[in-house]
Amino acid sequence: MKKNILLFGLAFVGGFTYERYFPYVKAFISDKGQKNDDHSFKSMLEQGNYIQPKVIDIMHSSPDKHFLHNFIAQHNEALNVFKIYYPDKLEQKIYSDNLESEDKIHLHFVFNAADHLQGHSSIVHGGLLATLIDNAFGQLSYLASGQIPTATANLNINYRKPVKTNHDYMITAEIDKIEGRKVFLKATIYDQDKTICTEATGLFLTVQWGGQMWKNALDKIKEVTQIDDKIVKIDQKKKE
Ligand SMILES: CCCCCCCC(=O)SCCNC(=O)CCNC(=O)[C@H](O)C(C)(C)COP(=O)(O)OP(=O)(O)OC[C@H]1O[C@@H](n2cnc3c(N)ncnc32)[C@H](O)[C@@H]1OP(=O)(O)O
Repeated sequence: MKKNILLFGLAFVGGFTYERYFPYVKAFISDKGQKNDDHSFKSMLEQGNYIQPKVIDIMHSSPDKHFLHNFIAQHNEALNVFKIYYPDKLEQKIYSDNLESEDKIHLHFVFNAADHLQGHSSIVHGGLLATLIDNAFGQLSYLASGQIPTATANLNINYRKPVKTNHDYMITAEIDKIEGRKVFLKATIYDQDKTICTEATGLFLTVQWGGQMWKNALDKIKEVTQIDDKIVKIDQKKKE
């Protein structure tokens, strides 16, 4: 009888641990979020002090569902390249509760959309571009406001030139200014020749939504492993 209770207890604890931690471990060791490593902007980005924050990939492939990553980025036939580059100092904000605002905080998303994401033939659907920009703004405002979740209050997009499928593009998103709860952002999508294809501005407001969920996700990730060791640092000097 005692043995059965012990076994039941072990099964319960095991199941709880598996349920709580395993998806994060799985996401952590998975390469799905990082996709193809080669793209046209790589050498340009290697000049700067950028890192690819695995932590964001983990959060997005985590069981705390996120539609862009669960239905698009993780889909084998959707994005040929999908990589996020943060300035080194911005990553530090993930680990601190530093709430100070910082001008011109930015990030780069490099993407290459497969034909499955076309609207017109060989042209990337504008809704996808809006989604990518919205998400870049969401991540940036979340980090810039000291891990306080934000929501899109306003998003304006000018589609200047068609974005083609199976070509590399880069979204550069930056914080324009922060005024209290309001985070003003702007973004540009460039092609390989640095031609501007899309421009956007956005207003994000800090909200009380899911803050604990995001904090829990970060805490769990920190518990399962030492993130810093795993972050891929782009260090030009090492290669020289
Ligand atoms: C890392 C993960 C990335 C994920 C990114 C995903 C982003 C999203 O998809 S979020 C989902 C889509 N967005 C939404 O559903 C938001 C819906 N809107 C709302 O819930 C509310 O309007 C909300 C929360 C934005 C603002 O409401 P509330 O908190 O009551 O603020 P409110 O008092 O109305 O406004 C605060 C200030 O912002 C201003 N403001 C609010 N909305 C706007 C707007 N659209 N344009 C300009 N100013 C605005 C107000 O004028 C006010 O300014 P001030 O303080 O100077 O008087």
